[in-house]
Amino acid sequence: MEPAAKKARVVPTSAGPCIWWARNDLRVQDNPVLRAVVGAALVDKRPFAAVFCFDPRFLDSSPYGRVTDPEFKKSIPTRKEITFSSRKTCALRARFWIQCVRALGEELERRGSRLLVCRGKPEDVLGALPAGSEVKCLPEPVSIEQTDVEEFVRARLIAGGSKLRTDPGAMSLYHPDDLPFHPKDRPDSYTGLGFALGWKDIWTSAEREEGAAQIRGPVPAPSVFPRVPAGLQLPGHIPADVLADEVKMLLHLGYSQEEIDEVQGQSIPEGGEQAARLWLEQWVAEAKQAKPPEEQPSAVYWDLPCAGQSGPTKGAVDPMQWANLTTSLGGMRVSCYMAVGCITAREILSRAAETPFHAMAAHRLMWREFHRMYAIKYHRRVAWLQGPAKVTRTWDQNPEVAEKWKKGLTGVPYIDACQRELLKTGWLAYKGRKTAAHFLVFDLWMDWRIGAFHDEERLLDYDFAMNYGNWAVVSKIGNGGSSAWDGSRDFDPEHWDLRFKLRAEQANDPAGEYIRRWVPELRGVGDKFVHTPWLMSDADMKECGCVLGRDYPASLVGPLDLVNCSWGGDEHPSQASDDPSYTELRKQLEEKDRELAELRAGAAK
Ligand SMILES: Cc1cc2nc3c(=O)[nH]c(=O)nc-3n(C[C@H](O)[C@H](O)[C@H](O)COP(=O)(O)OP(=O)(O)OC[C@H]3O[C@@H](n4cnc5c(N)ncnc54)[C@H](O)[C@@H]3O)c2cc1C
Repeated sequence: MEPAAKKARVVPTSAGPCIWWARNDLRVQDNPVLRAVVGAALVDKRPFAAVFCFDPRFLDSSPYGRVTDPEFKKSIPTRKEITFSSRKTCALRARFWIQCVRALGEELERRGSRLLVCRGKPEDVLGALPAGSEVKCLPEPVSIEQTDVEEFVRARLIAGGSKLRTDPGAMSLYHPDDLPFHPKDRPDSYTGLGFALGWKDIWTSAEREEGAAQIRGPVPAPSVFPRVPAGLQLPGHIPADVLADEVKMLLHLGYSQEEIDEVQGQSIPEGGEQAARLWLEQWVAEAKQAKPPEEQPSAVYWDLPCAGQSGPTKGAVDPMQWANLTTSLGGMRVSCYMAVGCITAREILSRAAETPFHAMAAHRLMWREFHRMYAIKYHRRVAWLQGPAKVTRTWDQNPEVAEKWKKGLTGVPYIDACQRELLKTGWLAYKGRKTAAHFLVFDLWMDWRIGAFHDEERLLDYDFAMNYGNWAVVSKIGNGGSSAWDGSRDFDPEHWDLRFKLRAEQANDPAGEYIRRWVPELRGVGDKFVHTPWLMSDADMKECGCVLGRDYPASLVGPLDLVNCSWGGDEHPSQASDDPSYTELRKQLEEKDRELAELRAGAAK
């Protein structure tokens, strides 16, 4: 039985249909919004349909910022238009969305209902509903652009004699009514948030105190669907034959043939709720067989100093270590499904509880929650250059450097491998995103928004709160104070942080398998130089057929010494200063310094 409405409902005699405006909640299971709207339609004996809009504002190339306010009418007076040459959604992610929307339509049809898929601004599409319609949707309070769209839709519906209602649904782990604080007062540190919500130690354990804030369990799909409204026509409706064909759909959404050809050959996870659930079930099955995290093989662990960090640890378990990424420890790879709402954090957490990775899943899902709450609290300030902490710094916007970073042509092999993996697959593991972001901000000194906007375009799992929240952490422009956002504000002109990070990558992947996979120019380079090609002599370059500055770019940050890396007085544990091969490398490095500086200057021209 569907839930009864909380208050007595006043239904106008000319009642129009009940509409579920599907947004990033593309599923029928664990969807409280869908249950509520279906329940209301059944109680009121009104027809029901679902509507999804491909909104061109969120697909096209656009200046950075608020596509919903192109004339800056709602903005602060000092706002300037900035163009960072990124699309809001690349064709690869559009492909994924198309699959997810189509899968939802098929699921609703199997249940005797209907999804109308339209291309157009939601206010234009839903604004054409007959008077007396009642539209319900999931609000997205994390994103100023999405809250703008909600306002536009609400205004148009009211003008047309209809209504918009919202329901927090299950986008967050916690329902807002269950939080022990107002969203504006949420603790600024991750640890503090964990305690406030009753987690005993959110970093290491999934245990919760008695009386901890409740996490609602998943709810089933509606068991019955009301009749579909007869003859409902909406502007921008996409014909079934176009929707069924990915290429026709991409053309219809405004992607060029060239963009479409490129992404058709790229492999992505299958979109849709069923595929998401299957993905999760496979992870659960594997995780049940796996050793618990503490018994996993160890690695050299080094994290960039963004949100509080300790020195390098040898023998620690690094879940993000490259070799672990294909195992249950490395991650669930569910983020793309969560971003479109094919599956919820609540369902994932409840399934993960059956595995030895419960604490790990809780910790990561709580980071998601932390970022959602951060975005709700700081809202439009999240996308400002200076961030909520109003950090003043000089930021470079050099478009050539930006393009090199985006395309993975920086001459730093690990960074280039990360950036190219992102371009080819729409995916990058957390530590790759973080290292590439840190490199852009603290080694190339670029405006962080260029990177965030690029990730917005490219990530299959793009989500406003996760993307801009994580960029704020890396760029250290969060709310400041004694919190996870504080970290160190020190500059690092010697690239120590980067060098340590690359050194850890080198120690954990000595043959550079990850680099070779994504940077074909370096496949012939020997293990000794694959992480540090700037150390090759002319003879080495000739022998392996990879000449720096010709076949592979010279490093944009010069030759990096990964040997003499130390941080805060701590020697890198894998750095054996008496290792003869390193002594030799050091010598070569000095010789190469001058030569490569020249190469770099040449490449920058
Ligand atoms: C610069 C940068 C940009 C990012 N942009 C996005 C983005 O647009 N969308 C996105 O979903 N994640 C983003 N992340 C966070 C993180 O990289 C991904 O959530 C994670 O890699 C997804 O892989 P997974 O599903 O295997 O996650 P798991 O490690 O299995 O974790 C499970 C889920 O927990 C959540 N989660 C885990 N880590 C984080 C984190 N650091 N922040 C927020 N949520 C987290 C995600 O929903 C994830 O799917 C970004 C990180 C960085 C450093």
